[in-house]
Amino acid sequence: MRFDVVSLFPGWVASVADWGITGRARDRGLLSLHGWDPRDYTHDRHRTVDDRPYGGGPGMVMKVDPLRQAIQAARHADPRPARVIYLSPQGRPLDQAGVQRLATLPRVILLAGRYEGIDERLIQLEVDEEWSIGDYVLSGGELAAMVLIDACARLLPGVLGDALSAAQDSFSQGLLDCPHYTRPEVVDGLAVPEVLLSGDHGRITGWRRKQALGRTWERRPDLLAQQELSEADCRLLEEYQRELAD
Ligand SMILES: Nc1nonc1C(=O)N[C@@H]1CC[C@H](O)C1
Repeated sequence: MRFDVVSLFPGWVASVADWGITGRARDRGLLSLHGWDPRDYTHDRHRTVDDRPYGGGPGMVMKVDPLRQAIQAARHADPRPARVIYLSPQGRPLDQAGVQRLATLPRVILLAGRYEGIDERLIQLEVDEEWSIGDYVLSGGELAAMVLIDACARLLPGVLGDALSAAQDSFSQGLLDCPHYTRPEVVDGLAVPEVLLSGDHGRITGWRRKQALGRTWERRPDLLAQQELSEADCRLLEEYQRELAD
């Protein structure tokens, strides 16, 4: 999967592919990352990319033309069609379902804004999708772009292999993940749940599902409300709730 990122700090976003899973994915040719700096598409001495907002108010707004030229340069750098994605608080909240869809695309062009944002006409003319990584305001869209790249990269075939299927089971079904444990068995008197030491994979799977259902019920009832629970799930959740009440 190819990512082109339009940003005033292209090297910063590119660094996401210098480490860990995303670094390994790039080294193995499973993803590529290309930065485009709008300042390279300015023609004045100050390399101006922003200006004061019409209507007054604080801060600056990113101008259409440098961004548009950077996007066009990114489009033409690869013959495949590209979806242009703008990261902003006004976008659709990014979730695993959205990431799963984006990770199927051959390439995306990510637009990372700065200042108060970008001229609305650039969105109308060039942007296909607007996504948000959360209801808070960052100083720039670069971190949001890196979050999206990371979340997509780990879904690419060959990046995580079988570890992905385990890691994705719960959340890809809209539930929070179950708790995880590793050696040693006891930490400050806190023991690993005995079921995980039992070697009984049926019991372990059931326990993990119950924990995922229970934690989602406790922490994100909004997510649970979106799920169609099977009878078995309902029984597991009731068991979790009884155990909690005991
Ligand atoms: N939340 C978010 N999810 O994606 N992007 C953001 C975000 O806060 N962007 C900043 C807003 C003003 C500045 O231009 C960049």
